[in-house]
Amino acid sequence: MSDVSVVVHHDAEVLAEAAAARLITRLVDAQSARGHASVVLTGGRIGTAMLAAVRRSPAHSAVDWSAVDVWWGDERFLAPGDAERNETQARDALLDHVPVDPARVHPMPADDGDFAGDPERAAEWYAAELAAATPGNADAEVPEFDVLLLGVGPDGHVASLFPEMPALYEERPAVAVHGAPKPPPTRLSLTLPAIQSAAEVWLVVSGEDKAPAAKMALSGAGPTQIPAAGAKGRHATRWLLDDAAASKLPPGLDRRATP
Ligand SMILES: O=C1O[C@H](COP(=O)(O)O)[C@@H](O)[C@H](O)[C@H]1O
Repeated sequence: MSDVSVVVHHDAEVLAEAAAARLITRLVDAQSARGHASVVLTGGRIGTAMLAAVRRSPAHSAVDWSAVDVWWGDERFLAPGDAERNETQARDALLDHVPVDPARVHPMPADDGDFAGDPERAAEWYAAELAAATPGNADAEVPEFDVLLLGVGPDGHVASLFPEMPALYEERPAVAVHGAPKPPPTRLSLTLPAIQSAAEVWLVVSGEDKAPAAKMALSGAGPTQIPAAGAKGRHATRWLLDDAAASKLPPGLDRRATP
């Protein structure tokens, strides 16, 4: 599969700023090559801090936001506008402050309207949205994501794929998740095949509580035990960590970007 690289920054703030700069560059490069770009967003503290850092960076105006397709890797299945929804947090941090084309922003459904109480139906709808965004490739189930962002939980979860849960064995691109160990229990998530279809997967990880999971994912654990171990892009897999999250990595893997 892809190259796996590890970059360590000295704290969460620097990590968020550096990952934001990297994302801006990736989007600009994709647009230079093809006129448009696509990104899959993550929820979580560092993922949201990274989006806020994109917003603060003057360089974000180098991106043509009207030509960025925005997707989500997972969502907490809650009412529209709930402060705990990944969509709400991404809109507050960045999307409400840049000129995105609303037609190119693809949030996962909320627990509302036709989908109220029916996360399975919501996941099927999202899978259909993904398939509809693959013009010219009738066989593809998901569009060609340029970069897919993931946070990592202390248990090694990515998106809403938690250790040992049935969603880890799914072939469909998007599924409902019930009984998640982290609240809320009902969620929607891309699956590993969808994640692995991205050109680049970036795992953005901060905090000492994530150190054991980062170590295991980078030391040969399997994705059933540590879902992050299965999060790999077609061309590149980048682990972007702070010192605390990198503190248990085996020697030789902890490539520090800053002293
Ligand atoms: O609930 C979630 O948690 C993970 C990790 O979040 P963090 O705050 O521990 O960084 C996140 O990646 C996922 O998108 C989110 O739904």
